[in-house]
Amino acid sequence: MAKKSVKDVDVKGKRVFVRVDFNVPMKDGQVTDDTRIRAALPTIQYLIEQGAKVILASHLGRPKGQVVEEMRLTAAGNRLSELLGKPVRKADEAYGESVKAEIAKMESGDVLLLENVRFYPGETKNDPELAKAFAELADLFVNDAFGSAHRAHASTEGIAHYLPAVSGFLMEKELNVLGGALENPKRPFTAIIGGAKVKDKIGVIENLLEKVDNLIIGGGLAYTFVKAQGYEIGQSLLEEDKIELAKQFMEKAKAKGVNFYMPIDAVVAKEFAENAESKVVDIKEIPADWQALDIGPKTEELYRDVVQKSATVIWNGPMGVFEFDKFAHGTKAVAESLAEATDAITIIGGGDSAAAVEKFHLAEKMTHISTGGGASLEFMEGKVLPGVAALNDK
Ligand SMILES: Nc1ncnc2c1ncn2[C@@H]1O[C@H](COP(=O)(O)OP(=O)(O)O)[C@@H](O)[C@H]1O
Ligand SMILES: O=C(OP(=O)(O)O)[C@H](O)COP(=O)(O)O
Repeated sequence: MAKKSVKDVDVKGKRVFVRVDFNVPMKDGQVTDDTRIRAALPTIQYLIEQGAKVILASHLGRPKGQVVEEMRLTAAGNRLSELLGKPVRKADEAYGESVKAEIAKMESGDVLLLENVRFYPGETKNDPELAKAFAELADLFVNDAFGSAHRAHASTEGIAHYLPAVSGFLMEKELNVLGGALENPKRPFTAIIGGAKVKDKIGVIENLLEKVDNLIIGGGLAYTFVKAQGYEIGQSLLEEDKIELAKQFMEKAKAKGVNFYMPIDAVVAKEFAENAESKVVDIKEIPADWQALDIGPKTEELYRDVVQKSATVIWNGPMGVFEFDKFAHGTKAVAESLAEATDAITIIGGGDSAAAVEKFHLAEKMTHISTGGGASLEFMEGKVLPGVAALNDK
């Protein structure tokens, strides 16, 4: 059922607890990628304009319930202040008397960023006492942390039981775009699944086989499928215990009339290394002591062809070891084919595929790049995200 959004409630003069996902990459105390902070701006700016008192909460990293100095949210707050062009106060705690005192001083339109909610053991345990302590700070809960929506934690799920709870604009957009594609796709609908392991993508493949017209696989996980077809894969990634499952997936695709595509050639390497000796081979001819680290040029062409004929494309997981330039070509080619498909809806699940699209400077060519890796994966598996389920229905 559709969830209420921040537009469905009155926020003027209210104290609003906004859960954002400012779990951003950091280096030497600085934010190195502010994508997630920028993605939260529409909700924050709206609340400021509407005259709310904006209380922001996030986690950063996995501090395991204690204070870790490098995981304070100070740098994220500074970056947010720059982006908003106004001061952002930063609290040293995430609840309690000192925070209440800070909030009491707030005027309409002020912004306060709480300290890392994972500095408290109750956060990841979804402790009701902590959830109540968060709820005591505010009149309304807004969840805009799509990237953390698969976590049932005190600041994502628990708090929603003690306050009116609605989604923010980022959360709403992520659910609309991903949900729209999965439930009511423009067809042909194509999913491209890559990455390292079959194990991590079982749920996604299972769910997508019910929905797509074309399923394309690449990356390390593809070679278990190649092996399942009876070909030798040399030293390529193999999950022996998933060969049967791979066979079942291929049979299911056939039975459902889903076109199933896997690599027809590969770039193989002598070793797993940045500058390893490499060559292109037919998929049936991977030499015994070599390993496939990328899809080959014929596969790139095949996949581009499928993408060109698609009206909706969802992509999760790289096609090869894209961290090594030598084996990034297949991932780049897939990113480019999506970028060229200007009439199609193109959606990038977060994680490595999002990183790859950024790396190749193709981000603005995509319809949507999810800010959640794990969250978009679970959503694509058809799972209910606890941070969403807890929000008020429309
Ligand atoms: N052919 C391959 N052999 C080994 N590793 C691969 C191969 N193709 C991709 N990978 C690796 O898979 C990793 C990404 O996998 P995964 O975490 O499952 O993807 P995502 O984060 O997109 O869900 C990358 O680090 C990449 O180097
Ligand atoms: O960065 C996140 O996950 P993601 O890398 O899967 O997108 C989220 O902030 C969730 O963090 P968590 O996996 O520590 O709960």
